[in-house]
Amino acid sequence: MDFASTSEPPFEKAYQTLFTDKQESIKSPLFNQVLEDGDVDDDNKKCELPLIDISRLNDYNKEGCLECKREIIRASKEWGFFQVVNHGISREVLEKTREEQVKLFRQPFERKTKEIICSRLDVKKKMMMRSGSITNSINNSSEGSCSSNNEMDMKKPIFGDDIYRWGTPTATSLDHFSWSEAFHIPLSSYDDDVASHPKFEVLRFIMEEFAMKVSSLADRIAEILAESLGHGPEFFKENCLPNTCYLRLNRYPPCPFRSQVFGLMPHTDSDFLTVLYQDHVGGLQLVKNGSWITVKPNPDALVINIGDLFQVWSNDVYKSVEHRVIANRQVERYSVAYFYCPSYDTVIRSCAEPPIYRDFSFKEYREQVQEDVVTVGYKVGLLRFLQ
Ligand SMILES: O=C(O)CCC(=O)C(=O)O
Ligand SMILES: [Fe+2]
Repeated sequence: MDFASTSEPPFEKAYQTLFTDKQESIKSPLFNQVLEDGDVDDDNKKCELPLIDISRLNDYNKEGCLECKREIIRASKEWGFFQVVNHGISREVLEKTREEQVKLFRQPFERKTKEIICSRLDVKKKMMMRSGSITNSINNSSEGSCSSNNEMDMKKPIFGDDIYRWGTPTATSLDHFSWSEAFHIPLSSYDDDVASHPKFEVLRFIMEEFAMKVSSLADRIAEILAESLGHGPEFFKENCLPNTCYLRLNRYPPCPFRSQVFGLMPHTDSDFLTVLYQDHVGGLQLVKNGSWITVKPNPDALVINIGDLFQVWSNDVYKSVEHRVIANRQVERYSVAYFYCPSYDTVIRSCAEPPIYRDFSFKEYREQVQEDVVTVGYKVGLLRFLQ
């Protein structure tokens, strides 16, 4: 079967007017550089993000652990982005995650748009893991049962059911369009019937495992950054639970228009922290000292970046840095992003005085972002929440 013809989203056909319309578009402040093929493809121009060996966090050698924390804090302040190696997520889990992700995207396009083939993961197991009531592998299904009176079980999903997304339905011009497809997977499970497609059992299982491991990594990073601001881990432990976070599986198909269109348009992440597992293809760029730089992929590393909510919580000590993905002409690219988020009703408040931003709930933030994308044409983000 020629999977390309059935799995590629029909971007050009569906967004015909964008591709033929030459009218001047509303440019977001982030759209500040022409896409130069040479720069993106030239290995010498790719930059190595700070690379941090976080196995030292478990060192008995206290100095090694302190040095590691200092590196995380420095990279977060100077770059807003860094890579971690020896993160405790095995190569096997990472490879299996990628394998299942590829299988999912290779479903015929019609199936991806019409069927909910993958949905909320099983939070019960993860809640129990976190509370210490499960110590063995999640493989052991008898340990997955948990009282249905658990308050978390009663919560409704916060991101709705639009799990599969492709292109950018709100785009009014090419510079607000993303040549990619994605599955958004909330890490909550309130209703067993939506997550029951037998064909994707392995996918669900491996994503649960991946999410669980990445979740404790994100907890640890948040704890270190909170500590650097004189705070304990309580805020994150109480509000960023596994079932309030979500995964986004991204696929960037080869793009014949790569000098006109992004794989993923410039944006900041609307969360506390993001953990990214990217493949070897490359294309991720971020803003450093006012210019876009291309990140050199490292197959052993996970990329971590600060999101908008951490910027607010830290009162601008840590910044949420703009990033984007440049599409590739020849090859497809895959990535998985884990978004470390609080519950919808959590109030985000700067932890220092005087606060730069007014208090707001995560729900209010999400809604404002969505409203701006529709009415203004792009995400305005934190500028809306300045005091
Ligand atoms: O695919 C990537 O490298 C970046 C993905 C990303 O920025 C996102 O999903 O928010
Ligand atoms: Fe992002």
